[in-house]
Amino acid sequence: MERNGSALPSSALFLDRVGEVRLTLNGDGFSWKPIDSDHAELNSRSCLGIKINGETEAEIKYSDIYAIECIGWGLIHDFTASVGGLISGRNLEMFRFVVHSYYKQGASHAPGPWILSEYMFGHNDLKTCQAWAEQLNSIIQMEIGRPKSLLVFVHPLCGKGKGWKNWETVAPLFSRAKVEVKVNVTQRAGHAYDIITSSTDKVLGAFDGIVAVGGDGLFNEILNGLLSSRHKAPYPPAPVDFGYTGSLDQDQQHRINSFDDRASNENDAHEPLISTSESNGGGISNIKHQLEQCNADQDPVLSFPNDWFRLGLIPSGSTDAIVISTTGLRDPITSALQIILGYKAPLDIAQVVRWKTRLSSVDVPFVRYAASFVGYGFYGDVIKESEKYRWMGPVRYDYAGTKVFLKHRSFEAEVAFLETESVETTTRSSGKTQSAQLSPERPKKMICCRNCTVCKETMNSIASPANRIIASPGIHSGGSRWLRSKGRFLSIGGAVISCRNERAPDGLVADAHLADGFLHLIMIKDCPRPSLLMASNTAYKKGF
Ligand SMILES: Nc1ncnc2c1ncn2[C@@H]1O[C@H](COP(=O)(O)OP(=O)(O)OP(=O)(O)O)[C@@H](O)[C@H]1O
Repeated sequence: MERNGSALPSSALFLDRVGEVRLTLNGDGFSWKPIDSDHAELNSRSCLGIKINGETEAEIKYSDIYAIECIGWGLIHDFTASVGGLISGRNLEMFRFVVHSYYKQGASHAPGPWILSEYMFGHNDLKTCQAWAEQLNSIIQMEIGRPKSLLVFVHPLCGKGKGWKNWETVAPLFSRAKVEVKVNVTQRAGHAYDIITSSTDKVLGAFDGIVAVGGDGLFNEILNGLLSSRHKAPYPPAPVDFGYTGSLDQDQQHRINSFDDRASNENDAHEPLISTSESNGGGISNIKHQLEQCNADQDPVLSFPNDWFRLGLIPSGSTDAIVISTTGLRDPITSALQIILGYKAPLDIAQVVRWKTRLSSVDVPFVRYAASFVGYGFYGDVIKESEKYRWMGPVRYDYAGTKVFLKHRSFEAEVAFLETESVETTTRSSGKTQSAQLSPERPKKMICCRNCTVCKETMNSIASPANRIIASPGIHSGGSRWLRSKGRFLSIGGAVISCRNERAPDGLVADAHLADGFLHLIMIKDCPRPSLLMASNTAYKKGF
């Protein structure tokens, strides 16, 4: 497909609220320039939310266009028309197509929500209009990584009933962008989980991913539905003298979870954290191909981690810590656009295993997955208590938090954790030695965001087979030590990501990363109430 304008030579069209412009296709976007340069200064105006500079060429990148629509015959306003020297403007009728894009509000250091914008072009000749729309459409179809089909779960009651309203707001964007959606409105807690676990790999694999319209709770429910039977990796290690059976070997694990032998996995047996974007060697084309090629007697395999099936979240909940920690914003339109445009961010996921307690036990361990936070004690009690007051909406966390705080419950516990090693990795590309990510003393605080260099380096290290063994922080050599802490605790928690929310803009762990493989252990030993208040006042609201 030509992108340089040779397939569709530049031509003159009308741009609504501007006037006649010359449109040209370029390498990575299309541009226009007013034809009537006498009125160029007039064109320096705002066009449906977009500042258009008439004096210089304006351009939209293909990667910023989410839809092109032909809208038939109708009005185009030409601002450049003049009568007797006076610029009066005029309404013209012609065939039209609309280019749908967005612009970012706010400054570069404090990005604001993405605002929808439209550019309406017109021409008297229907064929010219259609040719431009088709050409632009075929170009944006080639943009890599955009989803074509998504399974959507809408929690209608989340965040005091925002779920359905938010879906109604963003649904037209998906249909405009021609992303097929299969929408399920949840009727109860566990509904999404049940649908996902009872769906075959073939059914789920036909989608490019799942989108939750809800809060962190619905996102975690979907995550658990997906991973409960499809996460093909062994359990994390347990300290040998804790009275648990410890890690199961790979075969045993697969048998317990009814895994298929065809799903090979290369994960180390001691990987406590997995990343949704870690490749299992197949890549999008291979796995999709495998799923598409399957026939009746050969069931397809959808397994995780893989690097093509994505999870999206349209923030509609009470706290939305996952969305705020990933996009930096809490805006349904921004999230919908990022999903449609194929934005991706790798995310570490914590696997929580409640081991069977006796060697003779044949019980299957209780396994859960968490994208943001796991907590026992204070945080756990707040969540449990707040469930009784769901009808209050987000205020329930204040109420439940105060109640649990006043109870001041502590418990006896021993926490064991594997020491993070200071491992030096050498990246082949740069030849430089870097120890920052795997060292307990990380050199400087870096606030994580999309395209964060720390996460990118970790993902690159994991993707490289040569580095895989030493680069994954979860993989420990025989020499790594279990460290212990014993005593009375008020709270023990693990933050996978920063868990930012509107009340706690820095989150529980300000410099946590989305995909560096670390779980941040937060232990609060028994202490007087004022000290607990200081420890938890920044973020007692739940992060999952
Ligand atoms: N239709 C439903 N009715 C009741 N509960 C539901 C329904 N659909 C999903 N749930 C459950 O509600 C829980 C909270 O959902 P969600 O996170 O979307 O909303 P929320 O208002 O932000 O709540 P939270 O603050 O707990 O995250 C989820 O764990 C989910 O299992």
